[in-house]
Amino acid sequence: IRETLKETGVTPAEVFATQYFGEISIGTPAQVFNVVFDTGSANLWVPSQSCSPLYTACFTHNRYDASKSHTHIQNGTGFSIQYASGNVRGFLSEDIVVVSGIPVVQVFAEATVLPAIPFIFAKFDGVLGMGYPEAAIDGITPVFDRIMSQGVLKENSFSVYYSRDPEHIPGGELVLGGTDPNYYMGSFHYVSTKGEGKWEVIMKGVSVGEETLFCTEGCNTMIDTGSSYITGPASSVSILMKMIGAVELAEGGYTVNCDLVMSLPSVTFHLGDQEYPLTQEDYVLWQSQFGEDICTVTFRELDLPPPAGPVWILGAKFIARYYTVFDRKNNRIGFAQAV
Ligand SMILES: COCCCC[C@@](O)(c1ccccc1-c1ccccc1)[C@@H]1CCCN(C(=O)[C@H]2C[C@@H](N)[C@@H](O)C2)C1
Repeated sequence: IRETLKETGVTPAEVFATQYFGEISIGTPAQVFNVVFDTGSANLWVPSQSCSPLYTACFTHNRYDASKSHTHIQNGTGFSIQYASGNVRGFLSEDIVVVSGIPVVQVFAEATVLPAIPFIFAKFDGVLGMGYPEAAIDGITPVFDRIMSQGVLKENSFSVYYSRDPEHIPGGELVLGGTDPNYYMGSFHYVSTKGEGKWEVIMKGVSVGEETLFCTEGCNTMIDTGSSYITGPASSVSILMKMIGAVELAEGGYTVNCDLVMSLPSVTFHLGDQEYPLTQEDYVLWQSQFGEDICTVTFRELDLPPPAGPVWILGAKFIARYYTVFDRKNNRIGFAQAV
């Protein structure tokens, strides 16, 4: 069951980075929304009709109108979800949610407080968490769990393809219940999740060129479809950036001299029994702005406080190179070469 993902433009800071999202509908008659399918969270929320239009981010996005859906079930419990960028608040409602043609009766949040930063930059309306039930706020059963319990999927897994070349190839594809051989080559190699109800694994090392410099003792790593970039502890990423000659920009983020890009080393992530290199083509964003070339490096420093951190986050840039299957049946994540 396929969901074609769309994707939008790229500029330096993460909020302008590549955003991947797909369409769902809620209610009868169907109200359509674009959502990020996010393995880093486990709740569904969309902007609410009762969000004050004074919230620009609500005003500029599709809003769910309970009064217009005759399958809406009232709930009203308060809801708040915390992201790295701030939190989204609202209240719970229940209605029919359709993902890739599969209808489920789903408890979700109607957002009534949506911070302008970053959501005025969102090309999507809301977020559909693809995380484990253990990570769900208010113990709400996540959408994918409701779909699995219908017994309609061949496999209890989902796969993500993110296009590396958005200008020429569609943004991506989410497959519920299997993989799409059109988008990967070769075989899958698997890494077990840490078994704490997160799409998180133990990475065995991070190398720059031939040298394994970081995470030599093993480190927590999240495979996150809802992040654009690759983030790591500031102590490691700052050294990594110095090694490739990247300089930090004012608004956050790193750039390199475009003339040097071709000589940059690969950065390799050691997961399970495989090494996953990203070449400079994978991790440098080459753009021309106002006639001059800007080469942005898609690594970011992110220090999350314990227990969540220290953590590396492999986001869209990694998934675009390595087609990823999230296997709930075997609690493992599989990677294959993306087309
Ligand atoms: C690949 O597509 C990425 C989608 C964009 C994500 C994002 O770039 C974004 C950009 C513009 C407007 C809103 C949001 C955004 C903000 C919050 C939730 C979902 C999307 C996020 C910016 C802040 C850091 N970041 C996360 O913490 C993300 C990490 C992830 N796991 C989420 O839980 C929050 C990514």
